[in-house]
Amino acid sequence: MSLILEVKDLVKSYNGKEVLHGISFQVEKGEVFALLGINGAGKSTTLECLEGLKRYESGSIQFFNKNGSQSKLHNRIGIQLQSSALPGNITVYEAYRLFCLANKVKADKELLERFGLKNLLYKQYSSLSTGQKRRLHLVLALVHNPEIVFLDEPTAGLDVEGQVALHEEISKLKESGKTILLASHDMAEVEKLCNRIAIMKEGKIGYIGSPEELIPAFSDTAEIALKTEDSYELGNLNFSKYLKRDNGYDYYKSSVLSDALLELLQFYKENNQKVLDIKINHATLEEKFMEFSKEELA
Ligand SMILES: Nc1ncnc2c1ncn2[C@@H]1O[C@H](COP(=O)(O)OP(=O)(O)OP(=O)(O)O)[C@@H](O)[C@H]1O
Repeated sequence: MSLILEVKDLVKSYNGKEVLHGISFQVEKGEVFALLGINGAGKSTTLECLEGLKRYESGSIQFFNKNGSQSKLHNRIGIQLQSSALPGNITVYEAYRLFCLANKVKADKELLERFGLKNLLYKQYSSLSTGQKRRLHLVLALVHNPEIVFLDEPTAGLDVEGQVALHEEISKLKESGKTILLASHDMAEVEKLCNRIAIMKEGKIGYIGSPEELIPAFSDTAEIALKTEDSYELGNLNFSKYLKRDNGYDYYKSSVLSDALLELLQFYKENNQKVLDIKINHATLEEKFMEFSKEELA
């Protein structure tokens, strides 16, 4: 793999208020890279700086060619538009032809067919469903066959069926070797689609890595529930913390599961408490992401 984008110490303010506080990351050619974060984390601002649509105060953004030399953006990127970007009375085919003309490419309808829009050619933009609009925006971003595609919350507002359909299209783009940068606040979406994820909060990157790398980083705690006949709260535990009793179970939290289990079972045995059942719940990546988003960043 070769480096296609390098962002170093990106700082951006709006009206004197800094909203990106030194963002740094790299993207390899062919990767699907996600900026993940809750509303206001700085995802769109970062993407817009990369797209050349917004100025930034300091730091650097560099795109690289196949041979590793620096290159201008020029025709290399495709940007998925926001939903308000097209006039309501333009038809699908008119919009497509307009974008082909602007990019000096032939309007051969192949892309429209590939994204299931061929039977909607003469439908006005305002009468398209959200999913159809998103697909059209994706097609318009792809007319000039860009190397890098920017998608800002590509499936926001879509129903499950629409999300699945768009995920399939994004996966096809990935297979065709395109580099994709997307902003999302949907943990499940990025886990499914992306090679690497940068988790943003308050204009900083908190974690960066592949989903496989991030899962252990996030899922370091587990909840242990032990079913007993009587409530029996254990104090002074070395490897877990008592949380609550609920529905016949004592709940504990631990980040060292095997040690905690051994210690708990030993204590229950020593105190003649019969353990009737054991349940272990690992927090999902999504739960941990939400937890992280609420924590203070250093
Ligand atoms: N044009 C603007 N003028 C002033 N402040 C802005 C502007 N655009 C964004 N902001 C502020 O910058 C911060 C980052 O916003 P940004 O839209 O980049 O976040 P985001 O992670 O993309 O959020 P969302 O998921 O809601 O789109 C927020 O505090 C936001 O209020």
